[in-house]
Amino acid sequence: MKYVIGIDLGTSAVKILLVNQNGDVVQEVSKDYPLIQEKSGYSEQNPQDWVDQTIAGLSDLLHNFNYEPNDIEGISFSGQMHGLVLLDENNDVLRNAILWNDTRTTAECEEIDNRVGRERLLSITKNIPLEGFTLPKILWVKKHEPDIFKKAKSFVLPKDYVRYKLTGQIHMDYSDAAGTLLLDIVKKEWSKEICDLLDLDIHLCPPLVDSHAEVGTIKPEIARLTGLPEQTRVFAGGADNACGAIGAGILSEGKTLASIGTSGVVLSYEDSGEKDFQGKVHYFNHGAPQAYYTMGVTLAAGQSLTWFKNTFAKNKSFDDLLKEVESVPVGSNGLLFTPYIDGERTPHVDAQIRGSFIGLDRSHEEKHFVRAVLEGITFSLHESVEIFRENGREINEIISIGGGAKNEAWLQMQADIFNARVVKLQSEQGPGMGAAMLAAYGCGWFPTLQDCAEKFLKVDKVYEPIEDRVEKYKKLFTLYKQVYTATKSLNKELMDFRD
Ligand SMILES: Nc1ncnc2c1ncn2[C@@H]1O[C@H](COP(=O)(O)OP(=O)(O)O)[C@@H](O)[C@H]1O
Ligand SMILES: O=C(CO)[C@@H](O)[C@H](O)COP(=O)(O)O
Repeated sequence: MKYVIGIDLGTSAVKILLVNQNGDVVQEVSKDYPLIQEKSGYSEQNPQDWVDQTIAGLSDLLHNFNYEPNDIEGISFSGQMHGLVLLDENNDVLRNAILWNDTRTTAECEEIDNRVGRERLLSITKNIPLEGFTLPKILWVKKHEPDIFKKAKSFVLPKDYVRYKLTGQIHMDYSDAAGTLLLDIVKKEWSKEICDLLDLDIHLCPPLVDSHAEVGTIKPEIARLTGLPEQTRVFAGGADNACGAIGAGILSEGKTLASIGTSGVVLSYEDSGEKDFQGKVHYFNHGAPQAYYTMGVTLAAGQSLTWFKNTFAKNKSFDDLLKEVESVPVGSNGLLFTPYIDGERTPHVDAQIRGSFIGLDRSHEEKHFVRAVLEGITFSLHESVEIFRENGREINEIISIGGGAKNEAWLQMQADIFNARVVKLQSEQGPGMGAAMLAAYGCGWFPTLQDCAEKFLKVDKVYEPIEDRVEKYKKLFTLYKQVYTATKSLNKELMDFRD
């Protein structure tokens, strides 16, 4: 039997899947690392933590692998998107990575709008400037840390840096490059026009490759540390949402996924890059050749639950914290939560908004808060589902992936709030599975990714919407949507009191 490895460099942890030729996940390792959030709106990570934990995870995996390591034919990557890793002339990291959920760059987004022009930017990149994207982060470092910026010779995204440390080769794939706001997504080339208008040297941008492109093998010192054979073939990989789409079988028109990781995503396949969504949803290159996807993003989905757990129930596991959710009725006994703890992206592009619990009552216990948090996160994702439906997309079925898909009650809640059939696959690790599938396809195991999906992806359980819950959630959703407008100006004024 032959194997491939999919490495998903998430925001909370690196998750490594060992997958055999039947698509069975034979081993799974997860190693976490901290977020560095020194100020409200700031979010960074130390790239060395990603590398150390990936090496530690691979080493654990190989240690428990009872067969011939040479049977592991290929490796590929999935990674949290947009994070800026600035490198000097020796490819050493110049500062902590500034992540996708860091919203310090509102002024830089305005600068991009002013200097490039919203219409021109949309026609080249298909996206509007958002604080989370890479380009505003580059401009922020240029303005606020000029001494560091002077030393910068290139930039990469998180999984590109880890792949560089494993192979010694620097590349970026189209699906991740699309999230920088510097890529012409239809021509699949860096935009010299955008670089020139913003006084950026285009040579900062790394060489571009397809997600399934073979980009090297494992360096001898990494082979020694992990136990991987030096000849293991390495394939570029893709953005975590592009890989999640592959790993959930979102490989043809009409297919939709919901992902609840640190962020939350509702994503839909597009067969062309020429449609016009006016930036209401993100529009990026897929990890599958010649394909695209659109998506709406909730900045703090799983992150809101993690925040709640760390703040109020530190010693409980997620399973313990969520075990009473089913005993609380729809609507959490009149408690509404909005998950804006890091600001928001879809449908409200707003770095200043913050979360709320509305309707606090003395009867509320921990379990009501927990259900309200899950409902609020799911309502936020439903705002993206609604945008897709308003734009004519029929959504009757949604594949659910990410850490949130580990919980049955939350999966049923998704079906009831989205008013769609929700499908759980055997592995909820969509991005890691997508990365493994890119390696399997790259190794030539299958003629297309679609063929690979047919063999690898297996349905575990289907959740049908329950009618009376659907009706209750429709009413609650109209209330949920009012909270943003009602709390917007309050949150703006509260900015002065935040660290
Ligand atoms: N047992 C569980 N039940 C429900 N949600 C969970 C569970 N375990 C983790 N989560 C949620 O999943 C999130 C992590 O999901 P994951 O897909 O691994 O994220 P990332 O790729 O961003 O690192 C956490 O923020 C947490 O809220
Ligand atoms: O910013 C985005 C997408 O635009 C996020 O979806 C990141 O890609 C992080 O993903 P997770 O760690 O939550 O999977």
